[in-house]
Order: sequence, then C-alpha cells, then structure tokens
Amino acid sequence: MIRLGTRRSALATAQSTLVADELRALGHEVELVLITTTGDVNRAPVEQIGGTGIFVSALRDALLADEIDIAVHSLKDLPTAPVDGLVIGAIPLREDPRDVLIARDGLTLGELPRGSVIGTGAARRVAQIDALGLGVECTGVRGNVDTRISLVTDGKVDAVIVARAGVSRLGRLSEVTETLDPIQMLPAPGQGALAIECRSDNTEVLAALAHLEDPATRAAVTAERQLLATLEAGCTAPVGALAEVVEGEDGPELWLRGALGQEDGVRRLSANGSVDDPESVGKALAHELLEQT
Ligand SMILES: NCc1[nH]cc(CCC(=O)O)c1CC(=O)O
Repeated sequence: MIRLGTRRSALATAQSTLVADELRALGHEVELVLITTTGDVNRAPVEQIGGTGIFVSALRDALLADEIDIAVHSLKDLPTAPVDGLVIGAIPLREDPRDVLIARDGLTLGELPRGSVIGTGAARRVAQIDALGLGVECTGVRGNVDTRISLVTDGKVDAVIVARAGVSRLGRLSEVTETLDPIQMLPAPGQGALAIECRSDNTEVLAALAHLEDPATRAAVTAERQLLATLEAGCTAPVGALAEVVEGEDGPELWLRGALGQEDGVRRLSANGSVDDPESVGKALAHELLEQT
C-alpha cells in the first residue's frame, strides 16, 4: 500500500488522483491521505505568511514522520532548497507550461480596453504585463483557481491570469480566452510539472516512481529551478523561466529562456547547453541576467 498525501484543494486532489491512477495502473495499491497546510488555512497574502513553501511543509512533515509515503506537489510551489531525508522520486511528463488569460466577454489581452483590471498579484505576471504597456492595471488576488475564475464571472475584475495546467486539470479549459505566448509571458519555473516527493531511503517507492519519470521534463525544470536558485529567488519573485529539449545538429539540446523583473522593466535572455547538465545552463543564464544590471 502506498499512502499518498495530498492537500484538499480541487487542484491538489485532481493532481494526486492522476498520480494515484498511474500507480494503480502499474499494479500498486494507493490510499489518499488528506493533509491541511498553512497555505490552505491562512487567507492572508502569500508574501505575508512566509512565501516559499507554505503549501508544502505540512506534506513534508508527514513524509518525514512516516505518515505518508509520497506527496504530489505542483513543482512550481516547491522551494528549490533540498530537504534532508527527502527526494523528488519522479517528475512526470509536464502539461502545457504556459499561462492563460480568462477575460470577460471572450476578450484577449490585446482587446482589453485601457483601464481594465487584471486580477493577479504574482510579481512575475505583474512585471511582464506592465512591460507590455497596455494601460491595464493588475490587482492582487488570493484563492484557488476556481475562486480566481469566479472573480471574472462575478464582474469583480475584467480578467485573471492563471496557469493553463491548473485550468486543464480542473476541466475548465473552455473558459480560457487566450493562451499567452511565452514571448510575452514566461511561466514560473516548473509550471505545469508535478513533483512526487518521497523519503530518500524508501527504495520500494522509488522503484515504483521511476516508471512515472519523464527525463526531458526533469532536465527542463532542473534548469528553470537552478536559474531561480542562483538568482536567490523564491516562488513569489519576478522570475519567469521556460526550458525545452530541442533536437540540435549533434543531438538533443536544452534551451532555456529567462525573464527577470527589475525596476526599469523586464530583462529577457536565453541560453543553451547540454541536456545532461541542466544546472549549468540555469546558472549561466542567471549570471547573464544579473550582469545586465
Ligand atoms: N501558485 C498556485 C499554483 N500552483 C500550481 C498552479 C497551477 C498548476 C501548475 O502550474 O502546475 C497554481 C495556480 C496558478 O498559478 O494559476
């Protein structure tokens, strides 16, 4: 029996059920264990209650206390610092990593009238929207994906920007009015990917998780997260990153794009390197982004 710890939100349970079903298809018995995290209980802005990690520490505590065997996280919510005794046992093939706009009346970003209000408090999204000079305004919002979409249907804001993967896992893709091009809106490092965490000495679970691993996704998100770590930033920082494995002349190559919000605007750069050394690609791009200051 594999005990899978999950948060209660609709997105967390959808993601956990996806993973549970894949493990069951491999012949394992899986039980879902519901865990409440600080991020779920406290409705204050994420930045005020400690930022990085508020959604994951309770799951990690349950893993270390041997109350659960695996925890399914949205990789973008997982702090980059490793935890003693825990390891990311699998990173499955990721969903579409892009952000989407959900706007009233089917509007796209370019069609939003000047003065429109977009509900998003994420520094990364605000910096990239501001850089487009559209004359729209961003306002902070909290709550899960369903709550955010309701703000548009209730007329509280003209639009919201959310991760496409979350909308997809909740079965609400029909409400998307525009999928944002990463040329304008680079997603958060790790967006759209899941991380399945377990105890590092749990060889049985690690063997089971190995079947869910997608090496290209692991390489891409490792580069993205290394960029974030080298910039010494967390999930609330104005940092966008997106890596892809592409077929080059001499075999597969890793391409990483990065965006860093600064007072004078958003810096964007890209770098490439070996699929076998994603950390170096992430580090190099971080240093280049910082040198531009
Ligand atoms: N920050 C909350 C969060 N964590 C993961 C997702 C979506 C799913 C994913 O990116 O894997 C979301 C919602 C959002 O940012 O719109």
